[in-house]
Amino acid sequence: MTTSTPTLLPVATGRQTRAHLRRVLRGRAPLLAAVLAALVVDSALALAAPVATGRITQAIADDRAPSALVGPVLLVACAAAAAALTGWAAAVLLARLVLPVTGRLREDAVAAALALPVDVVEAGGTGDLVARVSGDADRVTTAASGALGDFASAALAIAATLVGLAALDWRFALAGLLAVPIQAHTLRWYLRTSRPIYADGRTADGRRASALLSAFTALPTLRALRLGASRRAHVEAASEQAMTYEFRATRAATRFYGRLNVAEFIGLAAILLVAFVLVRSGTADIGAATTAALFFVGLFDPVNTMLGTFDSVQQAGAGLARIVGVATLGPPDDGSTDDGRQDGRPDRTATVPSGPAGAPLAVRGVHHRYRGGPDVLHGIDLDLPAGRHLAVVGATGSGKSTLATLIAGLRPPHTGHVTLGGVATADLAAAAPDGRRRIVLVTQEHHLFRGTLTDNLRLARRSASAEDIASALAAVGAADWVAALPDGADTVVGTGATELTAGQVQQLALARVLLLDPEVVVLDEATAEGGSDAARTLDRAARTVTEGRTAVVVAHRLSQTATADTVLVMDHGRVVEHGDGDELRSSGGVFADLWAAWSSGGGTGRTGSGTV
Ligand SMILES: Nc1ncnc2c1ncn2[C@@H]1O[C@H](COP(=O)(O)OP(=O)(O)OP(=O)(O)O)[C@@H](O)[C@H]1O
Repeated sequence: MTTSTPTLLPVATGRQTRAHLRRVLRGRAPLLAAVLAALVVDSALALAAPVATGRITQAIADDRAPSALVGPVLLVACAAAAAALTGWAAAVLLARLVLPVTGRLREDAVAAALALPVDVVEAGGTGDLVARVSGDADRVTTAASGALGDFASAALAIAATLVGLAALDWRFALAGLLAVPIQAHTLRWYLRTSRPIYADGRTADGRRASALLSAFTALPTLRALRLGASRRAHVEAASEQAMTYEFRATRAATRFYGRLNVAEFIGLAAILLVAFVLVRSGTADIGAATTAALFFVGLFDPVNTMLGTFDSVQQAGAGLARIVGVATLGPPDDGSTDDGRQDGRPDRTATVPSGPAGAPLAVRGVHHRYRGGPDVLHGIDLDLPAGRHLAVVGATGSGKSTLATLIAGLRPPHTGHVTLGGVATADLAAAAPDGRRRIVLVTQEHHLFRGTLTDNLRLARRSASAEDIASALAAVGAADWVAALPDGADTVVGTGATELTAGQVQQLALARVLLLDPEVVVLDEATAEGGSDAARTLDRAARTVTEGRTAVVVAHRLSQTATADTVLVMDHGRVVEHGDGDELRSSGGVFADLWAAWSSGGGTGRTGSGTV
């Protein structure tokens, strides 16, 4: 078991993040303009109360009749009613802008994550990926629907207030602006200090999630080998590191707000001083001075909101860069769609190098090793013409499954090439969704998603009709047991619903292959014991699925080699025999021995265990 720290997935640069955002916002400019217009009007209306208060103060100072209060009171009432309306409109429009955009961001992140090559996910750690498509995506969604709106309306309120101060007397605006250098300096200091803290903090969160997830998934092994304590220390170290960043972020925020209070004090003192001088000299009246002071006090909230929401906006920015970082691992996005529309959606098929159909498979000088480990494949070469079937045989750990995943393009070989018609199979596999259909791998791990049996099959082809599904089920020998289920193919299967046997799930995996209709099938499935009815059914199903296609079958049961055109025998990551199955059977070599032992045992057992 390896305990090395995973190399985290990349984080997008500022330019990549902005480009991604622009793509997501494409076509939404009118809505964005409407949101801004509603926020501007809302901010301007907020100035009505200080203006009215100033007028009331002046009326009292002038000892005017109570009727002089009617105008200011009406102004406040009307402004309040209008502000309620524009505030509501801004919130509704903002939600209509933000929710689809954040939904798209999350969708893109999940789609990109699902299309990532296996080795990239393994190297980055699943926890980091989960943290990005859940924690980071949540952070972006929350900030976009809350903090971003608050930030924009606070910025506009500040601008409107400065205009209002200048309209009263330019000297008021000048006095108010005295606070700005301190605020700007404070903000610059805060951004410089907190940005790396947040970015490193999110990375530390990713490491903590990875550490937790790998500990949970390896729980039985940890218990069996009594490695719980050392693993717990690893998780604790990752948690402590994440906590350190949280402490540092809180310390920076406290100092930030302290400095802002100093700026407020200086600005307000300057306004009161100017008011005193202007009223004394008769340049301004007491009402204007009151309004100016109230304008400035009214700035405290928006300034704090704006600067304070930098927290969330920054965190969302860091999260967004991490989400877009996942997308940058996919093929380039040219903004077109499967059906040629230009709606900004990634079209992964457009960039798929497809190569000719009916193409030969070639493995050249392939060496492979898993992260930091020794070579597990040592210089594999093989050619498989289109439509031919190859069976791969060998003891447990000889490298059969590794070779199968390389051929299927789930990961690129460490050195050497695996190509279909001259195109690297890893490139075909990374290019979802249509690019994948040229090669399909059925592995030893089958997933049954909770849902109807039909839904489980439609994962392979969304457009599959009921007839397509029925014929795929019949072809893999599953028609009878499916018909016997309470609701036939509409029965809900999976955890907590109708459970299926491993063999049945395997049949469904083979039925999916038929629906995908790939050019090349790689089968590496090994659930049923040789000689059992289930094994015979699966062998038949596998033959149907591979018929008319190029096929590589990892033969966990020697019966699976019977119909292969060629057989490849592996030992410790090397090819020890390769040739026509019948010739190898009579050659007196390794495969001949395996076959003889298997035949004399009545055709039961598995090849991988060496107990044929
Ligand atoms: N994800 C992985 N990370 C690290 N090492 C791996 C990984 N998968 C396989 N290996 C190692 O690579 C070597 C070849 O394993 P592989 O699974 O390809 O053999 P196999 O012949 O398919 O075995 P089996 O018949 O048991 O499936 C083994 O030493 C195995 O421990």
